[in-house]
Amino acid sequence: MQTFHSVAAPTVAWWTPPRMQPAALGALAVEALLQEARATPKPGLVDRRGVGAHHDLSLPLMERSAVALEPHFIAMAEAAVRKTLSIELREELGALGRDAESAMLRVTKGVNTHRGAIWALGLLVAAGAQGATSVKELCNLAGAIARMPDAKCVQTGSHGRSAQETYGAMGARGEAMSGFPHVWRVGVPALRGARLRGASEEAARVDALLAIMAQLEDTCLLHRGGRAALLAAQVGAAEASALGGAATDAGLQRIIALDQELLSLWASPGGSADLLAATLLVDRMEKESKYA
Ligand SMILES: CC(C)(COP(=O)(O)OP(=O)(O)OC[C@H]1O[C@@H](n2cnc3c(N)ncnc32)[C@H](O)[C@@H]1O)[C@@H](O)C(=O)NCCC(=O)NCCS
Ligand SMILES: Nc1ncnc2c1ncn2[C@@H]1O[C@H](COP(=O)(O)OP(=O)(O)OP(=O)(O)O)[C@@H](O)[C@H]1O
Repeated sequence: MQTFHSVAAPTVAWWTPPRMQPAALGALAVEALLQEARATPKPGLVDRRGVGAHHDLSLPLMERSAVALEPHFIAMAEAAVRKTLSIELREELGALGRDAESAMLRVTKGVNTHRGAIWALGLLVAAGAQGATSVKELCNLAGAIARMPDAKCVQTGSHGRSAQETYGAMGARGEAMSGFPHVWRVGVPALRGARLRGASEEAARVDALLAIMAQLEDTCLLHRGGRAALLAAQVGAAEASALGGAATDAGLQRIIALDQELLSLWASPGGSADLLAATLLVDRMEKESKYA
C-alpha cells in the first residue's frame, strides 16, 4: 500500500518588486517630457514642425527646460524615499515643486514651459519612489499626496484659477486630486491600444494625446479661447481618433485641420500635453519596475 508522507508546505515569500531609485525616476521623467515635446504632429502645441499657438515657446526651449528639471525630480523622489506618506512629505514636495518652477523660469527667462508638468510628474515620481509600481497604483498614490493640504502653498492668481472661477473647471489640481483619471483611464489604454494595432511609437503617442484631448477640461484651452476652443479641440480630437488616428491618412488629415482651427483660435491644449507626458512616464515606470 502506498504511504503518503506529509510534506511541509513551501514557505511563500511575498515578492515585492524593488523600488525604482530616485536617479532613475528623474531620468524617466525628463525622457517623458522630451518624448512629449517631440511627438509630431500635435494640434496647437510645440512639436518638431514648429511652435504651434505659442509666441514664447520653441522645441529647443522645451528641451532645455526638461533637462534642467532632472535634479528637481530626483530631489522629489529622494524626499519621498526619506518620508512616509504624510503632510510633511506633501509640504516638502510643494516646496521642491516651487523650487523647480523657479528653476524653469530661470532657464527659460520667465516663460512657462512646464508648470503643469512639474506638478503632475513630480507627484507621480514621488509615488514611484514610495513603492507604487503599476499604472493604477502610481496614479492613486499621486492622487493621495495631491489631496493633502500644503499650508505653505501661497495661492496666487493663475490662468487655471481664473478658468476655475469663470467655467468651474477643476484643472490641474482637480485632475491630480482625482488620481489622474485621464492618465490611467484614457491616456495609457489609448497608447497601448495604438501600439497593439501596429502604430509606430510616435503615432501611438499622438493617439494618446488625442484621446486625452477629446475628454479633458483643459484650462489652457479655456483660458485662451473659452468654451469654443475647448469644444473645437474635443470634437476635433475625437473625430481624428475615430478616423484611425495618427497612423492613418484620414486621421492625420483631421489632426492637421484641427491644428489650423486651434491656430486660428490661438489656443493650445497644454494640459493635455502634460497628461501625455504623465502617461508616457507611468507606462515606462510600470515596465521598468517589473525588471528593476
Ligand atoms: C497645481 C499647479 C499646476 C497650478 O495650477 P493652476 O491651475 O493654478 O495654474 P496654471 O494655470 O498656471 O497651470 C496649470 C497648468 O496645468 C496644466 N493643465 C491645465 N488643465 C489641466 C487639466 N485639466 N489637467 C491637468 N493639467 C492641466 C496646464 O499645463 C497648465 O499650464 C502648480 O503650479 C502648483 O500650484 N504647484 C504648487 C507646488 C506643489 O505643490 N508641488 C507639489 C508637487 S510637484
Ligand atoms: N508641447 C507643448 N507645447 C506647448 N505647451 C505645452 C507643451 N507641453 C506641455 N505644455 C504645457 O502648456 C503650458 C503652456 O501653455 P500656455 O502658454 O497656454 O500657458 P501660460 O504660459 O500659462 O499662458 P499664456 O502663454 O497664454 O500666457 C505649459 O505649462 C506646459 O506645461
